[in-house]
Amino acid sequence: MAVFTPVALDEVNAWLCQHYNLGTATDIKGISSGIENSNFFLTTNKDGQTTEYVLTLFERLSREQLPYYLELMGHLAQKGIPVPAPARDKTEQIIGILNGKPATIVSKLSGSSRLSPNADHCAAVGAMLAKMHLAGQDFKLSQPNLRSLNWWQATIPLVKQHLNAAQNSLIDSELADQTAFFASKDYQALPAGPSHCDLFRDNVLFDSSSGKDQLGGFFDFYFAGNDKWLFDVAVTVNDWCIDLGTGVLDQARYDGLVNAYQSVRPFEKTEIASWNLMLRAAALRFWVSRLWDYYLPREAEMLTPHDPKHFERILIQRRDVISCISSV
Ligand SMILES: Nc1ncnc2c1ncn2[C@@H]1O[C@H](COP(=O)(O)OP(=O)(O)O)[C@@H](O)[C@H]1O
Ligand SMILES: N[C@@H](CCOP(=O)(O)O)C(=O)O
Repeated sequence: MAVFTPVALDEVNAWLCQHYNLGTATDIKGISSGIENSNFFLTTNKDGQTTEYVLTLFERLSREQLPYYLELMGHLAQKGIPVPAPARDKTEQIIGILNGKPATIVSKLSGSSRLSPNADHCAAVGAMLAKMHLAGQDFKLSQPNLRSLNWWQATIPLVKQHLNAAQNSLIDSELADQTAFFASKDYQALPAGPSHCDLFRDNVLFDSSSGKDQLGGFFDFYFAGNDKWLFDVAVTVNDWCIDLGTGVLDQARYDGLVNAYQSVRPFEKTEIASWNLMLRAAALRFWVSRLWDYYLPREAEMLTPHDPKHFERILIQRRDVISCISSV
């Protein structure tokens, strides 16, 4: 992780007591995975009942940007999509300030990540992603994906000095192709709405307490934004359906995810035509952010930057091998 801003039990207790009706904090533990925010498992006791929450202190996002993510989680949770529901304080606010940082408390989902998923896990994720897209259609707030084309255009010049000649040529060429893609009529026509934009294996939980692996929920909505739904699918496929060593797509997991998604929301013709460029866009997005995190790191108590090379490999794969999706 990342615990960028430490929080002690007495600090959180004073804060809870002043602002929330959640009882007393009995335990707080820093979470060592995650690279964006400071996260803690928080245990409370209210009238003898113990409840577990996740406390997040936001390190990069401003207080103004947060209502979109938190209200979206609340909206989706209300519609039956398994995502963390934000707790409201005594004055119905979902954001407070703790140790100088914007902070929120959300419900803790059950289960654990499946870091070596099979086709059934991918199918469960694909179907729920499509349901989530449909459930988000009537969400009233709107905020763009802040890590889209404008951000790539602003960030690539900051990391280029660290790249070799071949990498520089690849990143320039892909940025030019993506700039043209974003300006195209096909791109403009793609269906869009609230999207998670970071639905990696480590942002989904599965619960096996019933004896069978069941989707526990999606979390970490802090890269969410209104974007093309196809971008969300491409981000998800580029992580869930690949061989992590090579970046090559695994056909069974790929079919599992894409077919299950389409069983809920079939792709439109423009989406089918845009698929390969969107897989490349999704690879570029994470290559750039990983380069940025790697070469311009922040202070943290525990921080392991993700390997940028991984998404460079995936981008090269998607440029070399054209992947198709068909209509159902
Ligand atoms: N609502 C939640 N329910 C259960 N576990 C959670 C929840 N939110 C976060 N976590 C745990 O915290 C870890 C870090 O959270 P994450 O949102 O990925 O951090 P970051 O935003 O810093 O990348 C996750 O891997 C997961 O184990
Ligand atoms: N999923 C991204 C990094 C974002 O970190 P997360 O822990 O908030 O998902 C990547 O793998 O580069």
